[in-house]
Amino acid sequence: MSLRKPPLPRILLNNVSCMRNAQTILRNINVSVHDGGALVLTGANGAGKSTFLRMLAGFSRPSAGEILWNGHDITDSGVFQQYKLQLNWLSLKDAIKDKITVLDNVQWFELLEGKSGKAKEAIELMGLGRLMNEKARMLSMGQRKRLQLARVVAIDRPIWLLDEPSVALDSEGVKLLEHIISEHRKNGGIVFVATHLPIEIEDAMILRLPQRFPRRKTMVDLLD
Ligand SMILES: Nc1ncnc2c1ncn2[C@@H]1O[C@H](COP(=O)(O)OP(=O)(O)OP(=O)(O)O)[C@@H](O)[C@H]1O
Repeated sequence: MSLRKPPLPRILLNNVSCMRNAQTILRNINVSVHDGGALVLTGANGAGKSTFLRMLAGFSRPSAGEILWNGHDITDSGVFQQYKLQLNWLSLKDAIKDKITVLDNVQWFELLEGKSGKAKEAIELMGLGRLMNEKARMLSMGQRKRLQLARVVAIDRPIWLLDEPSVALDSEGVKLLEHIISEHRKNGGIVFVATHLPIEIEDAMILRLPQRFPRRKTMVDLLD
């Protein structure tokens, strides 16, 4: 009888801590994510959700522990060159160019990626078809978020790092977000989501980051 080794997790955080300005923001995080997996990060303001995603994106290094992709440390420069091509990053800074159209905003990202052909479909999917040829400055906050998500869909990299993706979306927008996450995972993609707002992601792991400082009494406590 041969015993098969279990597959390596695609991403493994091994006892990872992160310090910023001499303060420990994240402490001893252990997480493994396989293809098709999802991790939802929750926690109070300042708990370290964005820091977690920034570390995964390689913008900051763990102060202890290691982040492995296919078993290789992402801070090795050779590995990072390959790893960063797997990432699709969505943050509150939307990097939308106001002076060009919605379509051009997505096609511009496709061009940077050396890809083409998915922009229109992605824009339609996110419910912005009617606004395809409008200048991006015409968009509302929620529509801008939909445009960001259309870029994520069009670029279609395997690992999505989504920081507060549902902020400003209406209920239909949240449903679309849940839909694209689900489809991405069905194709083996991985999704990390940092969020305050409820979002339905089937079988997602949930990591609630602890509050970093004891909370002072607020007006709300005083009213209780
Ligand atoms: N550039 C920085 N330099 C130093 N400290 C930082 C920096 N950015 C964030 N921090 C600190 O790191 C801690 C975690 O911040 P982070 O943005 O990761 O929290 P968060 O959980 O995403 O918060 P929020 O829910 O408000 O978005 C905070 O105490 C913050 O002050």
